[in-house]
Order: sequence, then structure tokens, then C-alpha cells
Amino acid sequence: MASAIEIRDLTKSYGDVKALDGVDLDVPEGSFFGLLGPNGAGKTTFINILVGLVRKSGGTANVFGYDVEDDYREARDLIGLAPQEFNVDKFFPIIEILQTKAGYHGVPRDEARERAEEVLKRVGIYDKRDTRFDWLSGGMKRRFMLARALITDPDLLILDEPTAGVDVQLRHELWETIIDLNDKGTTILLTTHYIEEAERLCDEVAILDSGRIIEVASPEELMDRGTDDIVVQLRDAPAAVPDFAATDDRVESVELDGTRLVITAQQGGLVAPDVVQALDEAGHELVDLEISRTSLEEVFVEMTRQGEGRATMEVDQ
Ligand SMILES: Nc1ncnc2c1ncn2[C@@H]1O[C@H](COP(=O)(O)OP(=O)(O)OP(=O)(O)O)[C@@H](O)[C@H]1O
Repeated sequence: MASAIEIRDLTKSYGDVKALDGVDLDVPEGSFFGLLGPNGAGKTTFINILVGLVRKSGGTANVFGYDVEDDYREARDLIGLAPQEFNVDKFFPIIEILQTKAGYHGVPRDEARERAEEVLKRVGIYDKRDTRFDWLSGGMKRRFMLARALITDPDLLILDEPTAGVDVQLRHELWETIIDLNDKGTTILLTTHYIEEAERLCDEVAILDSGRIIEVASPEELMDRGTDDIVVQLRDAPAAVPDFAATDDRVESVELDGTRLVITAQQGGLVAPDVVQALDEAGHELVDLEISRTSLEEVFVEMTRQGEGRATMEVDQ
């Protein structure tokens, strides 16, 4: 599949700080791609290079085949960016902000009005079209940032923490809008601190740490690398249970405490039926069984820890 974003040996230094230290990355066209990393990993620098706000120190960055510096105009016209900060002319009615932006990208005036109305409807704030930006609620401001990113009908939508600080309901509404865009073919690059967001939305995630990509995989693949706990409640406390670790490579440990048996294993969902069968054959009666899956957050923290323990990702409550 063709690449929406193709990055080779990308570097960016701010004095002695290497914000990006040789990044290689391909984001396939049409994908929903997550860029995860602890604070200071280089995510914003990466995005800012793509949209021409920061000049790279070395390497290449292409968007749909256009070099982000040499073919800046072409590349920029294909990207819609919803940044984390509200960098908006706050005194203007929001529909005017959208029309001006469309005009800046070469959209004729009448069509600009139509498009502005359409994107405001799409994000659910059409009735606020004549309101100044600074009079919108926090949630409406987030919706507006998405509308502004969509006004040029971009092929690549970059969302930098699109749901930061919004309530659960709005987060879910924004997700639906974004999923719908992706279904219709828009490539999405998302950075997020909400692990649930990455798990729910992304086909693939890249983990960036200290300016380097340390992994590219699907959320499921990453979660499979962690271990799950199979927690079994037995009717009677046995003297011993079958030696699961000896017979199954995926099992890492077995702990028996009275009637409670905890088996820690990779791919717990696949190991559990074998455990049930072995216990049954050994004559133990099961009262309850629960699998607590490793979370993407645990895998992420483990991967980015490297002695510093500074990875901070939030779990959606
Ligand atoms: N204009 C700048 N001048 C100097 N250093 C900078 C500048 N912008 C970013 N940095 C440094 O580059 C590194 C990467 O920063 P960046 O903002 O890209 O990280 P991030 O992954 O977006 O972090 P966060 O999740 O906190 O937003 C950090 O060490 C940061 O201090």
C-alpha cells in the first residue's frame, strides 16, 4: 500500500537536545495510526515538521509523495491539523474563521461558506456558527478544532491529543466522527495520552521514546507481549495442582494460595481452556475463573521505562 507519510532518518536538534534522533516511519494510506510516547518524546516536533512549523535538521519527510519542505504548499494542502493548543483568532465568529482558512487554501468564497457550514454540522456545533471562539465551552472548542482541520477536506488528518480534557460522552462522539472519516478513506495520525483511545481506534501504533521509534505494531500485538493473570477459584484447597509451567511454555508462574490459583501466562485467553481441562482431569472443582489481561499501558510503560520511569500515560476511567 502507498504511504501517506514516509519518513527516513529524520533528525531534529535544538542545541544539544536531540528531539528526533533518526526516525524511520511509514504510515500507510487510509490507516488509523497512533503515535505514542512519554512527555518530551518528540511527538509535537514530529508533527510540526510535517506541517512546516519546524525545520528538520536532517533526513526526509514526505506526505503523499511531496517533500514537506521542497513541496511545502502541495504537502500542506493535503494535511488537516487539529493541534493541542487553541491557536485561534478568538474574537471572530467561528464560521468566519473557517471561511478565511478555506480561502487561504484557495477555496472560492461561496464554496468556503458551504464547506464551513458542512464541517460545523459534522462536528455538531452548527448552531454556534456566529459565536466568537472564546465564548464556546471547552468541549465546543475541541469540536471546533476538528472542524477547522476538516475545512480543507484533507487526505491526512493529524490529531494531537484531540480529546484532551473532554468528558467521556464528547470523547465518544469525537471518536465516532473520526472513525467515520477514516472509514471514508482519510488517513489519520493521532497522538494521545489516553491508552483506551489508542486501543479502540488505531490499526497500528508507533512508540516514540527519546526521539527514536522503538516499536511499530498493532495494539493487539503489543498487548500479546505482556502477560495475563488467569485467576481460578477452586471449591476445595488442593495440596497441589498440575505443573502448568512444565507443560506449557506460555506459562510463566503458578501461585496457589488456599483455594485461589493464579497462573501468569502469555496469551492467557488461549491458555485458560487448557488450565480448566487439566484441573478438571485432576479432580478439582472450579467455582470461578477470571482472566485479567495485560493492558497496553503496562506494555507501554515497560517499553519506555529504561531506568528512568518517566513514562506517563493516563488510563481512561
Ligand atoms: N523550541 C524548542 N526549543 C528547545 N527545545 C525544544 C523545543 N521544542 C521542543 N524541545 C525539546 O525537544 C524534546 C521533544 O519535545 P516535543 O515537544 O516534541 O515532545 P512531545 O513528545 O510532544 O512531548 P509532550 O507529550 O509533552 O507534548 C523535548 O526535550 C523538548 O524539551
